[in-house]
Amino acid sequence: MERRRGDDNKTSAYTRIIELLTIFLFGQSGIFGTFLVGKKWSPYFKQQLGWKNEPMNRTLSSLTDAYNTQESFQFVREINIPPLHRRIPMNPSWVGHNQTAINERYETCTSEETTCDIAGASSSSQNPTSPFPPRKLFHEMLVHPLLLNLDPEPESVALVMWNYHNQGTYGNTTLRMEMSSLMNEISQHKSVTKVYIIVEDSHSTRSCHAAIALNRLRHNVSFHCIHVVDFERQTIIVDTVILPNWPQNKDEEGTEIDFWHSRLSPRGALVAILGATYPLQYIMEQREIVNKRWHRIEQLNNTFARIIDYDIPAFYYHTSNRQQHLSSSQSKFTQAPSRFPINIAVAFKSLDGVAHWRKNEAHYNLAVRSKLTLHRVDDLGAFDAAIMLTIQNPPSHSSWFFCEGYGSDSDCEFHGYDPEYPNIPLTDLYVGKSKAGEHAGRGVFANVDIPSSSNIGLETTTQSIHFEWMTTELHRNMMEETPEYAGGKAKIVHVYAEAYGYASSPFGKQQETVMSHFLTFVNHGCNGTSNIGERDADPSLHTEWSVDLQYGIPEDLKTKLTVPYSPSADRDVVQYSTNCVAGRDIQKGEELYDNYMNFGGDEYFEEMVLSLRDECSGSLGLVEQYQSQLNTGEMNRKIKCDPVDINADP
Ligand SMILES: C[S@@+](CC[C@H](N)C(=O)[O-])C[C@H]1O[C@@H](n2cnc3c(N)ncnc32)[C@H](O)[C@@H]1O
Repeated sequence: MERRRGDDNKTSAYTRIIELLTIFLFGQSGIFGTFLVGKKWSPYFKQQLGWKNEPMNRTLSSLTDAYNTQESFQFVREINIPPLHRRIPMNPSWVGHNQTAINERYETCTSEETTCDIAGASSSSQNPTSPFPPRKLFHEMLVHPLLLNLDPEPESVALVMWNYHNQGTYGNTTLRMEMSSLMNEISQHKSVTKVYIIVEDSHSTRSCHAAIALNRLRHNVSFHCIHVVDFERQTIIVDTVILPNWPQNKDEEGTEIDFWHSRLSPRGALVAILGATYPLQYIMEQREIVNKRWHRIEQLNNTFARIIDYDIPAFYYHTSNRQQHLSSSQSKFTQAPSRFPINIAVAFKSLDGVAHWRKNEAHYNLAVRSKLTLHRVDDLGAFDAAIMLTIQNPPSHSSWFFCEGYGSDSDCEFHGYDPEYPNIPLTDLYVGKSKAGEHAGRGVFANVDIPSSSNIGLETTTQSIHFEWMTTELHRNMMEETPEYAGGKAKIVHVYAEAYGYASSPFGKQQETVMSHFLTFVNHGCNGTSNIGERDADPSLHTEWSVDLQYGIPEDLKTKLTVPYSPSADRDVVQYSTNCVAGRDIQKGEELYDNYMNFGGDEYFEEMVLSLRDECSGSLGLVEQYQSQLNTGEMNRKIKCDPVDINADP
């Protein structure tokens, strides 16, 4: 039974008057209140003062009861799943308000055979009055991330329901409910005007028509139930393909994925379920499962420009008999498909969609408000901007399985650190006047001997400042179009990002990353003389003088990711941009020089090379130019921007 606040604090009217008087006299101080009225009355005080301990405990316990045992949380932690489940209780109709239903559900879950999966696939989750949120949660997380990120916004969607019967778990009612729920989510997108629901038999066609009739869908979206053969024959092109099941029975060779790729518009994308994910120990044990998942990714790899994967937590109701199952790792594994998170792949035909995937939280909030038709408060039960941020980077298990089995060394450079390489902390370096040239300003020097291949300032790589492409672009536009903005502090940000930052375009559009500490004062080594940089890089291969600009950027200096699927690089992109390593032995007292050749990114490669030629010929570099302007101009009165005495001894 639900406990109400104050139920067990039946204080008399008299004591309450005293308490209220005390609050009035001593303000909102809990310490004073507790001290004055004594232990007996403190719970009432806490409530008066907003220390809502009891309701808080209640929420937590019902959450744990309904969704997860301590043990499931443990699994979630092991595979680094974003804490989506914590947000679910926002919708009260989903959460343990209905204790009777939960208890009934518990009873049905005690037989050995019942999997008690509530992620949308088992028979027990077909009950529409179920207090659990699986289907909606799952479909929101399948539909919205992709549809919100396509550029241009998608008008047409193919919802592929033809392989449902292959899975053997779906009756017609379930199929109809699945379709309805997916249609509802899709129809929330204002840009979508046409949805093809692709089916393969007359039963499914009937379910499809019923789903359309029974749903109160947006009137300006046209839904078509279409047999797969007709879809093929009519050569229909769509902006988005949604595959709520991997087409496993029909397609072990990738022909079906090729087919969907060919039916996408040039900047379209596909979303597909790859399967359940497993904690790392199972990945090691169950190699064939990993291989199967990799085979699916490979099919996407062959045709798509970029693939990103993310997990949706699967919800699982704890039963005592499951506890027994968990006694051996094999039985854990056999239950895994319904209990562990579902891994989803989004495959983009062009890189543009990927750049949008990495929008910031405010952009997503704006997108949710402007691109979706939300009528009721629970139209979106789980998905929101903050959730989107948690799935922007692939989960660590993806990075692990990729790097341990399939990725190349360069794709996996930051997948764990090799303890063989020592780290030279910032405390072993100092800032002084650069020896690079008269106008080179500050530089960074070694205060110890640094062995070749050492990491430099590894402890600081977490502190880089990252400007996603939208921020970079917005800032640049404002600098160009708004003189007042360009003349103010924005200039400092501009210099900071552009003169001290590393530009790169791994996701198709330019982003900037800046070191937030004094390694940012490392100068460029002219003529291929740099002694720090990326691991195993040869700085003399391309110098500012040797590179022939008429042939564009040399392949190995490009900052675009070269493989379509690279979960490790996706996860480590910030570090990837700022990490540095000693390219040779460096003596105590030597200045550190980096290789700036690709610091302008793909977009500003030529400008960067030309400015390096100038600086290496003795001209004032960008920072020096800005600094001299600041020193003489109005800005100098407001902003002091020379933090170190460059002539001082270390
Ligand atoms: C990232 S900052 C390096 C720190 C800079 N020296 C300072 O004092 O702030 C890059 C700027 O340093 C200067 N610079 C870097 N390498 C140089 C070089 N080899 N010769 C001359 N100037 C250089 C240029 O002004 C360039 O814009």
